[in-house]
Amino acid sequence: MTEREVIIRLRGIRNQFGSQVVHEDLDLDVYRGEILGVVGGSGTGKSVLLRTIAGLQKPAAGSVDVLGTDVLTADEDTRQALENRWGVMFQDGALFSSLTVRENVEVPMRAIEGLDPEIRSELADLKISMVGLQYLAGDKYPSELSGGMRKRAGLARALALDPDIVFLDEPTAGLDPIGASAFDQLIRGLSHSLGLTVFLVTHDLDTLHATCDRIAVLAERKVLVTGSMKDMLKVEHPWVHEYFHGPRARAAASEGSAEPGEKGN
Ligand SMILES: Nc1ncnc2c1ncn2[C@@H]1O[C@H](COP(=O)(O)OP(=O)(O)OP(=O)(O)O)[C@@H](O)[C@H]1O
Repeated sequence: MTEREVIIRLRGIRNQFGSQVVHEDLDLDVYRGEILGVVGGSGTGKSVLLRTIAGLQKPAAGSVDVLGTDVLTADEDTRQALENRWGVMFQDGALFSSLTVRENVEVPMRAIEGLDPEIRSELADLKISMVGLQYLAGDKYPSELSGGMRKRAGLARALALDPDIVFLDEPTAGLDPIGASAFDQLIRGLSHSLGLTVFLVTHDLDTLHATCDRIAVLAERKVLVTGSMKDMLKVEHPWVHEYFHGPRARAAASEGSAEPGEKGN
């Protein structure tokens, strides 16, 4: 079997706010093309971990390697080039309220020198249709959209520069079950068709079942365990056991297909 490419490699990460140590000696590998779901109790540092990889939070110790570049020691130009190879979607889509959806999606594209504004606008419309929004949605302002549509618009913006990696923070939070399920399918479809690597922070067990190839559990300040859904069911740690064997887990397991989670290791 061919060796899988590690696209994100974290070693010895320590994140600390004052005397509060959030991560200590944290290691994680993310493979190219996979959808990794990151779970953990509230306050275990899932969002801080996402921010650390995306260069928005400087760890007190450790190394962050993304696409073969050391994020923490890279010079400004290298970092900028690297940042163009990933997209981030925050919980509420984090759109600029004074810009239309199309203009929001165009924001990252403005970094491309010499790109004709008309082509930029057409490219934005392409991204908007890729995330399942109607063509006319491009003319709307974020306040005119539903929560689910705002998330899709945020995803379109994250995809603006054809990234290798997308970071999604709680993509289904606040969506009704049908909207959440549609969003799960969208993420899985895009990952497959574009070969995207997806780093996804979630509390949503349905998303883990329907979307993720592999799961990483944050507990005790580090990545306690990684593996498939099947692997998670065997973990004895109290939080992991409660999370994956609780009533909500049982409901999600019977609703969702076990297939995606079984592919991890
Ligand atoms: N900028 C900051 N300054 C101080 N403390 C912070 C900062 N960012 C995060 N923290 C703290 O770090 C801890 C981890 O936060 P984080 O938001 O990553 O948790 P989480 O696992 O994503 O939680 P949740 O599931 O509730 O969203 C929390 O205790 C939080 O208060």
